[in-house]
Amino acid sequence: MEVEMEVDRGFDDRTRDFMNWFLAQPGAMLRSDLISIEDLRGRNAGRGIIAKTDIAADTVLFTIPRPAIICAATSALKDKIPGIFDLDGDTVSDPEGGGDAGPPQDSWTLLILAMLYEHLQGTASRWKPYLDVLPSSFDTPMFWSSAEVSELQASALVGKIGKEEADQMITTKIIPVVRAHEDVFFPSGSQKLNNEQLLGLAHRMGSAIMAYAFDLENEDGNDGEGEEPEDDWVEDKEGKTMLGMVPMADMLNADAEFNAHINHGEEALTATALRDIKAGEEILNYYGPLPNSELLRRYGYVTPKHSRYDVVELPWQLIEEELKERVGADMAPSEWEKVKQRVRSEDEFEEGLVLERIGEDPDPTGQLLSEATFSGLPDELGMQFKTLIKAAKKSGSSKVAAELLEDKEKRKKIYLQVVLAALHARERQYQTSLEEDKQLLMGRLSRAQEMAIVVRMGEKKLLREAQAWVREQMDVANHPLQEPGSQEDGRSAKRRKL
Ligand SMILES: C[S@@+](CC[C@H](N)C(=O)[O-])C[C@H]1O[C@@H](n2cnc3c(N)ncnc32)[C@H](O)[C@@H]1O
Repeated sequence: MEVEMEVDRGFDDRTRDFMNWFLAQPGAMLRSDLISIEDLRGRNAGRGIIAKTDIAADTVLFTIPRPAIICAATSALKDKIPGIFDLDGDTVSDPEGGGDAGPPQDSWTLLILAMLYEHLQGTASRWKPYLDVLPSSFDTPMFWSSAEVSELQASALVGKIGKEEADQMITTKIIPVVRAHEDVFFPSGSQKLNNEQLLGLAHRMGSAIMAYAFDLENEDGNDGEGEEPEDDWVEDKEGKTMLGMVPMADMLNADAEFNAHINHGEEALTATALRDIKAGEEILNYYGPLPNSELLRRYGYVTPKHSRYDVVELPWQLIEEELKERVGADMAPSEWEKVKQRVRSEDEFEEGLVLERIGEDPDPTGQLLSEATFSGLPDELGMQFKTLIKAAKKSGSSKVAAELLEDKEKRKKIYLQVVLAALHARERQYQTSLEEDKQLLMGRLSRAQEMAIVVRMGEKKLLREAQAWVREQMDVANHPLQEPGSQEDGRSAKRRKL
């Protein structure tokens, strides 16, 4: 992330200015005897916080007084154009500052506006030294070239990047407010930005919020979940939660195993060590059980530990194609079409079935004690399969379907065959094989290429694990006396819902 090391000579100066600024905030505390902000650009991690000495569990590492947070409640923008900050009204975002015109604002757009405002105030902003340590460029796919995006191959991430939606949100909700209040946003004597410049700046602020902001109403529930905003940044969070930029808390990097937690107190937020931390170790926060694809989309990085949460979508269409041969072979095309539509018209119908592993959550000290394993197909897949067989039988022209409905064992075998074939077809949607990707990863790559390969490899690995699991189930189905596999291992009820 951020600018190249050679041209960024002010990096350490900015870290120092930020630290001095932070310590000058009334009520702020930082154990500089225990921790320091370090330059981790050598491992593509920007700034991070490192233990200078051994730290005991439960030690409070730093405290951020709430007034130091940038949010709708603290930004001076609220007093200058109060109309747009009234989220209780139904139509609150009159760009002129009153009345009821314009699309409503939400916590994302309000924070983007507040950040834009603070940024444009330059040295007059009371957060200037903090704003100076936020990145000006991002590694998220939103900023990738189309060639880089194509490296994601068949990953569902390609459809979730959301560049156009973000452009649309900025154009309809951000720029009109700035234009209606140019005297507020642009200090006298400063150059007014044109719409293209504003669009770029709003993208930058939105991406900083996506990767840095905390959900301030997610009071400490000791649930180990990250405090980071969970939604796509163009999505309305119903205006109910307050997002905020929390200086210092957001200097913590994060991983699927972590050793610190941010507690949300009434007056201040505190960072606490979850366990003993050794000198030299990085202090890490937690963003939640995110697959690498999602970590990349929101934060612009991937880690080996997050791959346990990788997911892959199996399009229902691939199952339909396999079923056509096995169940719909003797049906007229129009009849088969009706059968397919019957399944698709179900309320609960899912176009993409999410495959994932099952594993324990991190323990209360932030550690993962066991591997996550693939141990079952989504229930919805089995249900949709059965609905289709029933519909095919009802059409009266599929002998196979009628037979399958009578014979549970045979139905299960066909189900497994169909799923296995669909899993292979899904794997073929990626242009390179897992083995080729392993080779590619050893060559010279850009950061975007490397991260894209990690994402697509993670999905291919999961597909292979799912294939192996299905094969095991086929063996069991073909040799009924054999011990059943891990299908009903008691953990399926814990399967994460995405
Ligand atoms: C809340 S900030 C953490 C501080 C950040 N490193 C900085 O320099 O400002 C989140 C961003 O840090 C980076 N990051 C966080 N955890 C990371 C990790 N484990 N490895 C690499 N980069 C990480 C990502 O760029 C992410 O968008």
